[in-house]
Amino acid sequence: MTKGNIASGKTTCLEYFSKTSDIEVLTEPVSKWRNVQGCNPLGLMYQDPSRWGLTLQTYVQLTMLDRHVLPMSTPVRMMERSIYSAKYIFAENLYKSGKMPEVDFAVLSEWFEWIIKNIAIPVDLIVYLQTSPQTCYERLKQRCREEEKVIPLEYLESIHNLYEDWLIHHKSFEVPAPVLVIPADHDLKKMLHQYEENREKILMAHC
Ligand SMILES: Nc1ncnc2c1ncn2[C@@H]1O[C@H](COP(=O)(O)OP(=O)(O)O)[C@@H](O)[C@H]1O
Ligand SMILES: O=c1ccn([C@H]2C[C@H](O)[C@@H](COP(=O)(O)O)O2)c(=O)[nH]1
Repeated sequence: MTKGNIASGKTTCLEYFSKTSDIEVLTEPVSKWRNVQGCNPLGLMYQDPSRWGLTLQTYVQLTMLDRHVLPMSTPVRMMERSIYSAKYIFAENLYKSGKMPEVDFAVLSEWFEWIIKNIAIPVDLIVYLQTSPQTCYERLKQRCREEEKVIPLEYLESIHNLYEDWLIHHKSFEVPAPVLVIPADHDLKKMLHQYEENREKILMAHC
């Protein structure tokens, strides 16, 4: 699983590895989060998180689970984020910042606990693209996704801190697999070089 803050470079990383044969790449289903039967839960959440946070996170949880249980068609699968980051990072952030009501968080949490107890979600390795929030803020502005124009730097700082507490400091939730940290503030050329350096570790993680 590839993890990291918003606009840290996850999709770019996965696109790079998708050129290798025998690797299946599953990017986040963001297009679904922007359009479910003509509605845009991602946009609604950014406009009014207290009202729409549960709606988005329920749908993220469903679409992530759908990806996790897809039968493997190649020896290696790389997946962008997971059901774990949806809960431990994004739902947690909404709740902790007072933007998700307690009852919404309780319902979402029970759903999540039921899923991880009853459905196998095997993970071999977590590739964490570690960036500064400032880098993500610049890349976010450059990408210019309409719904994300309202995101302030402070939001990226909160998401960053939750990732660090979880994957680096082991202060919050159980980590479901070993973590490979790749410093990701660098330019694209250096990033591609680092991906090559880590290729074996990533591709052999399932052995
Ligand atoms: N190493 C890099 N240096 C500069 N810009 C980058 C780098 N990696 C990705 N980008 C750009 O930053 C934006 C966000 O990258 P993306 O891969 O979509 O991030 P994520 O999938 O983590 O949200 C895109 O416009 C992408 O082209
Ligand atoms: O559980 C989640 C997962 C993602 N999001 C948001 C964050 C971003 O605005 C988009 C997609 O993330 P990228 O890092 O650009 O891939 O979806 C969320 O709110 N909740």
